[in-house]
Amino acid sequence: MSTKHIFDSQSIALDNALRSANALNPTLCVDIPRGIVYDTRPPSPHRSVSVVAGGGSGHNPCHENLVGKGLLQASVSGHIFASPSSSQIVQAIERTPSHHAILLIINQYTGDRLNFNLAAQRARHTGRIVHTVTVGDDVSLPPTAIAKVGRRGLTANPLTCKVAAAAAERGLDIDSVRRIAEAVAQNVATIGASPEHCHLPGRSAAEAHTHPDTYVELGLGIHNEPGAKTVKDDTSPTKLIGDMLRSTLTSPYVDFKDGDKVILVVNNLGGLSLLELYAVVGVASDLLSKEHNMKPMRTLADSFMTSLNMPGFSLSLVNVTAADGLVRDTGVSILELLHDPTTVSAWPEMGGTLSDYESAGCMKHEGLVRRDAKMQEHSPPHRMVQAVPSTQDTSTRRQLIAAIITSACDAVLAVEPDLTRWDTVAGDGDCGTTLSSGATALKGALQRDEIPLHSYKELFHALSIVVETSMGGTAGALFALYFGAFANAVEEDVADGARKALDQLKLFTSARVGDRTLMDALIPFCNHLNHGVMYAAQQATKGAENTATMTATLGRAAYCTGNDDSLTVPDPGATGVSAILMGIAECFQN
Ligand SMILES: Nc1ncnc2c1ncn2[C@@H]1O[C@H](COP(=O)(O)OP(=O)(O)O)[C@@H](O)[C@H]1O
Ligand SMILES: O=C[C@H](O)COP(=O)(O)O
Repeated sequence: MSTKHIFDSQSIALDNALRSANALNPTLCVDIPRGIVYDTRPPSPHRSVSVVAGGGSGHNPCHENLVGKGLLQASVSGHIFASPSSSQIVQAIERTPSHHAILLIINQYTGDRLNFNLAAQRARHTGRIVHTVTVGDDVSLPPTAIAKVGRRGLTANPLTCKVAAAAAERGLDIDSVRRIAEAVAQNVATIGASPEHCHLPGRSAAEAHTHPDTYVELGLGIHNEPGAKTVKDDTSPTKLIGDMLRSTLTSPYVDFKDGDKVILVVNNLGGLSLLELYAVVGVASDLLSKEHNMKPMRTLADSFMTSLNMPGFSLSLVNVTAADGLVRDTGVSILELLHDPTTVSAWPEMGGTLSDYESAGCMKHEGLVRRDAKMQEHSPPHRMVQAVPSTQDTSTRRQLIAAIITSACDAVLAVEPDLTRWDTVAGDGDCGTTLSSGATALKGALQRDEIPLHSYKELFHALSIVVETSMGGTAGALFALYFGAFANAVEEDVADGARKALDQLKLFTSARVGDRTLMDALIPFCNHLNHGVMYAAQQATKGAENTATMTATLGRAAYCTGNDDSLTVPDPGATGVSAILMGIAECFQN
């Protein structure tokens, strides 16, 4: 076991973890290739809403182990730490009762937002009613640092799933269920801490970050991005937990007023001993009482949103009074919904009756803090990309296009190790795998003669579909959107098609040159195409190199700006795109 895991291969671990959903609850069906788990029981007759959620794998029980009566109707999982593709999500929606409206609960990460919103649009085209709620609860970074990406989605996601699904199970309509989900999502403040990062199955154990003189990293995400702060060895657990509680109570994101009722959630990030998890609960409860005169209405301690084997925890405070205030007209309370029964074994037994907790005290908290509105990227409507059949075309143009695609794919496969290393420093480590999955799928489709080469429109439609189904993550969604827009725009002038497709892509992402994303390579390429493909590709390469000194404001890297190393490595997405473009240009030269 050179990688120090029981499962050395990510795909074997993922497939078997998915399979567990059915083993633990035989009423669930598992579609392993599509990463979907869904409930096969006939829904209660009074129900009109299904709640569906998902995201990258590696966060169990999110989300495949949260499907079942009283919780999710279906879940959909991508590769480790990478969003599922929009077609996977559409198929998860299709596994819900056809007369149900859908609430899609989206974790606030770029890939998830792009792919889930695209899927919502596609499902609406087929006549389904789909509403979305995006969840972000991290308080570790200031509003200025995350102005464009928004707060990361952490423990608030499964809490929102539980409460929304309970509302659906009670027969509430889609508007009420969505509003209840939003009310919870907006009123959770979370911060994480861990002495070590997590370690991906199949990767060398030496790749896990270690910090010999560090007690913990504070303000960690769930994808191995470094903490917002490093806490040195001389700090005690009481001081650490006290600081974390203060961060949640005084953050600019959630207001906590005197007398507000709260729920405390202590979340195991995946690898913390249960002894230590419960010790955190003890210290946190004591500090809330002594320092803040607070007794939570309810305290939950379990694994809700994990990060593989990360040996740390996160603390969340939910402002129940504020959330209830937003949805009083629905006639239900957040606490009741949290307490409603579920057959999902991964959800902790609530124990006791609701009234056992009603008499618990309220909080008193002196500081009054303001909520800052969070900024989010806008996702406009997108036309659905149609699959096209392959044709037999043996012309010279066909051979040239095939050679260009092969050269572009080989170029990105060659830089994969660098992309993985750089994304590990300034992201979540999956960019190399995501791009190489796309390249391998495209080469395979080409070899099987599944890529139509006789028409640019059909070619780009097919490219969009192959990358969309094989990549996932932020890069997969952006590539699919770009190729899809290319297919719509292109006539005989390919350079003109490239520029028009870029204009369309800009509607889906606010990233421009200077934001440290793949747009730093793509924009100069499109802008210089009138000077020849090689010159344009060289400009893309320069653009990608320039990202090494840029500060990211978008994507996962935006959460890593405190990590000095991230300033010295180029953006992996931009480097991948420049490698692809150079691969294309070299083919033209030859
Ligand atoms: N909002 C954005 N717009 C354009 N490109 C982005 C954006 N966010 C991230 N990226 C690009 O995506 C790359 C990461 O892709 P990927 O690994 O698929 O992301 P993730 O794992 O976060 O989904 C980054 O290196 C960056 O170039
Ligand atoms: O687990 C990871 C997230 O759910 C997916 O987000 P991402 O595609 O933006 O990395």
